[in-house]
Amino acid sequence: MKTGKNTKQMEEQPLIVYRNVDINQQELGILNDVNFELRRGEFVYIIGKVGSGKSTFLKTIYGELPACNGEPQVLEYNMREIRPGQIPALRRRLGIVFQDFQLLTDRTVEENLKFVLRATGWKDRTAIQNRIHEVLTQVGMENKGYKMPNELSGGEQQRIVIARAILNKPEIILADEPTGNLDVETGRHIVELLRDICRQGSAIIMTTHNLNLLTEYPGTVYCCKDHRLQKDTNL
Ligand SMILES: Nc1ncnc2c1ncn2[C@@H]1O[C@H](COP(=O)(O)OP(=O)(O)OP(=O)(O)O)[C@@H](O)[C@H]1O
Repeated sequence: MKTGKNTKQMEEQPLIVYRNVDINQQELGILNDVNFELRRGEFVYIIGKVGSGKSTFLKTIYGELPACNGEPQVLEYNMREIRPGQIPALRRRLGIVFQDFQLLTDRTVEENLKFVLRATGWKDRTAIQNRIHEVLTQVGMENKGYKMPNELSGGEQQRIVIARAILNKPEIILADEPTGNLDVETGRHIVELLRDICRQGSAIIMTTHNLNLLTEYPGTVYCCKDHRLQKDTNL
């Protein structure tokens, strides 16, 4: 019985906890005294003006940028003490949907996905094929595996980027403006896809400038403003 209780406690443990964390870019303070929590199954929006620190905040979560002071905890990693050698293991548990992580343009969709699986330790060819088929089906792109990225529309490419992010069933997905370059309707479909993925067990943090999404698809909202990351309870 004790084991059951411990498992439950672990499940209830937040995936990310930041307490009084400061975040700088090249020694310039971007966000001060950040307090943030992400729980299992949660869908979190980060909003705020251009240059207010949304992407910078996400970068500290996947170890691209150091977090200073306070207690930045991501899964079981303290992000102030994490060693460079531990970052690949952390990133294998995150799905990253960022402008900086585009598809490789010299290979097909399927080869893009295979590349990530191989790089993260998958060896069995049938298991690789099956997983690729599963994620492509999940994002509604099961017939596009043979295409080169430049043969896809912006919305289709974004679906493949999401398929790539979910290959290893990450506990957390970080999506930096995933609807940024898309028309309103395609953007909605991308958010619906992320919400499906959220319901299946990954917590999601997504930055956006599209405030209509917050009412159409409610979630927890944090706002970057005046060097603070504030939980927005008015929405
Ligand atoms: N690599 C960098 N080196 C130095 N400063 C940077 C770097 N990247 C971002 N900054 C600065 O950090 C601040 C926050 O930028 P960030 O990209 O996090 O904003 P954002 O809220 O994501 O903006 P946007 O809505 O345009 O994506 C800005 O003032 C920006 O100039």
